Amino acid sequence: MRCVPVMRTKTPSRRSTSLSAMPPPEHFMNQSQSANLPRLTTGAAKHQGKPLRKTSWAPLRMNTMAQIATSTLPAVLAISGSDSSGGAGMQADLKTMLACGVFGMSAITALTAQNTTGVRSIQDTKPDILADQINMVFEDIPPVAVKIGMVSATDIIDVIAERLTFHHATNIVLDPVMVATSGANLISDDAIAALTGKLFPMATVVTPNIPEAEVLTDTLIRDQEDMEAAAHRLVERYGCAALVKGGHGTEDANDVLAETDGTVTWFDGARINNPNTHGTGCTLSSAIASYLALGDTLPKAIKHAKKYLTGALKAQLNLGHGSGPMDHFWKYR
Ligand SMILES: Nc1ncnc2c1ncn2[C@@H]1O[C@H](COP(=O)(O)OP(=O)(O)OP(=O)(O)O)[C@@H](O)[C@H]1O
Ligand SMILES: Cc1ncc(CO)c(N)n1
Repeated sequence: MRCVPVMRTKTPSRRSTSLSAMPPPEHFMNQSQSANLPRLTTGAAKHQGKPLRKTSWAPLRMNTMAQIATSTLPAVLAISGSDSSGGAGMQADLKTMLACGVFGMSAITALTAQNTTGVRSIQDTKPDILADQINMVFEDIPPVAVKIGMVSATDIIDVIAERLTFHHATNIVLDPVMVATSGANLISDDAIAALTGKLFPMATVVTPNIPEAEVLTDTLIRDQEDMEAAAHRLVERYGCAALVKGGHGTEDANDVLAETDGTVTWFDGARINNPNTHGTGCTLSSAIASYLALGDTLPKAIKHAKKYLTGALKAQLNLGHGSGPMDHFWKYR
């Protein structure tokens, strides 16, 4: 069985100390409190149990920071809902980003109480708190790419569109989440119009599955020709690239990308015999955002993301009583 996706192009340790028992940060301490702190020791001095220097901590700490604070990572922001069972939504996004080698950050759009068998309840985030999350991220660690997942209400979508425009967000990967793998509806009908009207035109790529692409294009998708036509239609309608995912097919797991310049690329994937597909869409879109942040072109990012997702499915993790989560950390086991 061929499991590696093929691309075809036409054209720490736990803290036991309670917070109240911990000393305050040193810049809030008086001199006698500060004098009781252990002193830094290194190298030979450490062997002899002697302090390195008798100066205060502050210059030492700055010196240490100057020596170690030299590495960096591309940062990626996930704007999505929380999945209490950890396999989809924000939890899948952050796990994927960690595994794909970028620094993941979050703006949570909704709390869902769900597991592998279904969604019990949903509470949308208040729009002003969502705006604050996005602002705090962009003001401090501007992300190179943004992944958008579950956005269930119009006011949430309005705030995301407005804030991402304000902050000049780039590399936006939009997964138009409508229904969870378990069957629960994750977006209101009026929000679909806001999603396509406001967020689609800002996206670098949208990644609907087959049922979502049918709703978005008002067409029936029965075969690969229909998938390709739907991808083209999305590009024409919304001016962004569209990846129509074939995970809901039965024969294979081929996805098709249509780009704004008319290029069509098929990403062929063999169907993996694994019933545990909770969060495949979230994982794929977060991996695409991660690889875009690492400098890939869109087709390359999708190729790498599909390879990552394929590995996560092939790991055959088996958790929960429904369609379970994948092993996001499969590369490192
Ligand atoms: N059984 C499978 N074997 C191989 N690849 C799969 C399988 N199921 C899904 N995929 C792949 O997973 C990716 C996500 O596609 P899918 O259609 O499952 O998304 P989705 O329905 O949006 O996911 P979600 O369950 O998060 O809503 C696609 O690249 C698809 O081809
Ligand atoms: C929060 C959340 N986002 C997306 C999905 C789709 O997999 C889900 N089940 N839950």
